[in-house]
Amino acid sequence: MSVTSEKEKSIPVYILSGFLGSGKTTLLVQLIEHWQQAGLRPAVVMNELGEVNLDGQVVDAEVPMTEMLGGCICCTVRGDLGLQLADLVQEESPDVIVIEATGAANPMEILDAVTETSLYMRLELKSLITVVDAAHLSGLYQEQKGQTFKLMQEQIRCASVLILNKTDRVGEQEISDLQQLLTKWNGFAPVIQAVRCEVDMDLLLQSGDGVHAYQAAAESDHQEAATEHVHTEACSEHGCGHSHEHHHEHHTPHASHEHVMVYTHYFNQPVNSEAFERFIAGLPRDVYRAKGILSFSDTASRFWFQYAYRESDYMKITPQGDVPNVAVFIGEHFDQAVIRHQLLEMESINQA
Ligand SMILES: Nc1nc2c(ncn2[C@@H]2O[C@H](COP(=O)(O)OP(=O)(O)OP(=O)(O)O)[C@@H](O)[C@H]2O)c(=O)[nH]1
Repeated sequence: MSVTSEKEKSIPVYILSGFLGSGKTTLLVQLIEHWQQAGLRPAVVMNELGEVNLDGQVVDAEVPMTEMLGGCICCTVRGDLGLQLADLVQEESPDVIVIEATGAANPMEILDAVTETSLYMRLELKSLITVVDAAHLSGLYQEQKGQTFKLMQEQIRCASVLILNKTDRVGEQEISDLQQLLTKWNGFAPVIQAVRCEVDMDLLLQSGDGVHAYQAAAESDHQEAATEHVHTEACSEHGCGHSHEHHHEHHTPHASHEHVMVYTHYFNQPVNSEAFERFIAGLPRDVYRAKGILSFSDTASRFWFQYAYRESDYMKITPQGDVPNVAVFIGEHFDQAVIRHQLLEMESINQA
């Protein structure tokens, strides 16, 4: 490869990975501030499973942002990533680029797409940062099964640096157990513990700046992930504990998250805030992420709400641009009709 002499001029690229709701956007906002304070011009590629870019609302409107909506960057919209990067570079000449993947993405595929693009553009993949929700991982680790657990494991294995986030939600012992677990799954990546992704940004950006480290981790991950896919499919198809001779190409990223579904609800009427909070608190466990922008019938302001792994959060917001009242629900095999029905009922009560 002939990039060595050009390396100084290449644009650094960071990939933010981590399961749905782990804290990627929280980190993104701080990274942007950090770069802006250093006089740099960052650009963002934002990928969301839903049809609306809600996370974009919390990012400084001045920051150039490419949105890849309605599909996961690692499969359905993967082919576009190279084009989006090329457009961003040509139109905005940023000093640094961050790609925030959907929480359901397998970062290996994004990594492949970025490296492919860097063959013909001056991009340099600096690191793959995976944000881990400490409480969520702890819960899943105790169960030791499920697609979500596997996906989280893949995201951790691919990382060149790990942020063990939401440590406020677990005890001291759990933190130290999780720290050990992360090191066991990925011995290459430094682990930085954090609450709300508040970390020393210089340290974060320097950590894991080792292409060798993440490549080595990623390669072993790829092999293991492929084995796991074979095994899982064999088990579910044949209902037994044996592995059958199924052959899957490496590029079957969907296998790890095709079970993830999204329901987007556009509100026609404002709803009562307390009724909505009760509804969110009572969401089925299979819905593991929800977010949206709402007008309530009993509040003057609009709200940005979030729900991630049994915790919800409401924040007053004045949206940028013309944003509808909308909520996105992401989960595994949940009944969309039930959610829709409950929301419509809330709307109609309020209309009456
Ligand atoms: N308790 C607690 N909550 C946190 C922490 N970090 C982030 N959150 C909250 O977790 C929720 C999800 O955070 P985001 O940064 O939007 O997560 P994300 O990974 O970007 O989510 P997706 O883009 O949907 O995958 C928000 O309500 C955050 O305020 C933390 O350290 N502790």
